[in-house]
Amino acid sequence: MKDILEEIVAWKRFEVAKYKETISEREIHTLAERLSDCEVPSMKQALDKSETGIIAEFKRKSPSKGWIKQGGRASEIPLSYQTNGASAISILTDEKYFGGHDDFIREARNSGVTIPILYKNFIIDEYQLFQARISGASAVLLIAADLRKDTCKNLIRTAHELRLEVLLEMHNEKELEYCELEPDMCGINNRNLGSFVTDIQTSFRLASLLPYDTVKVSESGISSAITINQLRMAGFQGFLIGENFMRADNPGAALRDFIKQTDNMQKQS
Ligand SMILES: O=C(O)c1ccccc1NCC(=O)[C@H](O)[C@H](O)COP(=O)(O)O
Repeated sequence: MKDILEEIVAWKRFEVAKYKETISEREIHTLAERLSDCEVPSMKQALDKSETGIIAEFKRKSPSKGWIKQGGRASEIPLSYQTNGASAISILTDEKYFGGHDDFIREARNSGVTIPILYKNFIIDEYQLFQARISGASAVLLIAADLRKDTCKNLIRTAHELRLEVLLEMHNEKELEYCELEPDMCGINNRNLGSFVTDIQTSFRLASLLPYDTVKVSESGISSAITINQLRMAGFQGFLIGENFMRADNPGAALRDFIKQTDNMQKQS
């Protein structure tokens, strides 16, 4: 039986082919060229110098949980994340499985979001990098589990040509060999995308095996201030959190309270 990642990747191949019928590759290249002077803030730098390191995610739906916040607005929640102390924002743009859209990045930018935005999707074709660029993202997620190494290398090169940074997501020891492709940031996903099981120990186990000088991001299943402080001690500078904030009535306020708790905990230790 296919796992969810295989299913999503198969869908992406179909979806990208459809997009290319609407906006051709040549047209999307031209659109991106027009933006070549348009600066976007660096996510790597933001995490490197930030005190909180929190990448707050705009995630309305997921394969493991179904709808989390169906009516959540991209013109409101990302800005409230910025106001309440996020270092960067992740926006899920996949429509079918996560209820997202590329326009959510545009809506967030139009609402006043100036901090880095991560284009969160399942990228398997360079066309999607152009989609990310023209939507206003600073960085893209690439997932080692769904890319051959040579494909991943080419995608990183094209992303850099488009002045997009790359957060490369890995989940086990074997995938760490992708670190030699020198992404801008290395992510450890605590969620097994095949089984949906989330285990923070994945980050602790793999932390010391990541390159010393890379910006390290722990992803998924984070819901407590204690965990953030422990991950920080293990060498992580970024913490990607979605469901924990999106489930709250007011995601921005939930982020603010969470940051207060991590600050208090740090003062006590
Ligand atoms: O969240 C899922 O169910 C999921 C299933 C299959 C592939 C990816 C999935 N999530 C993408 C993510 O990486 C998370 O949205 C992100 O790390 C935040 O996780 P969380 O804080 O647990 O919402």
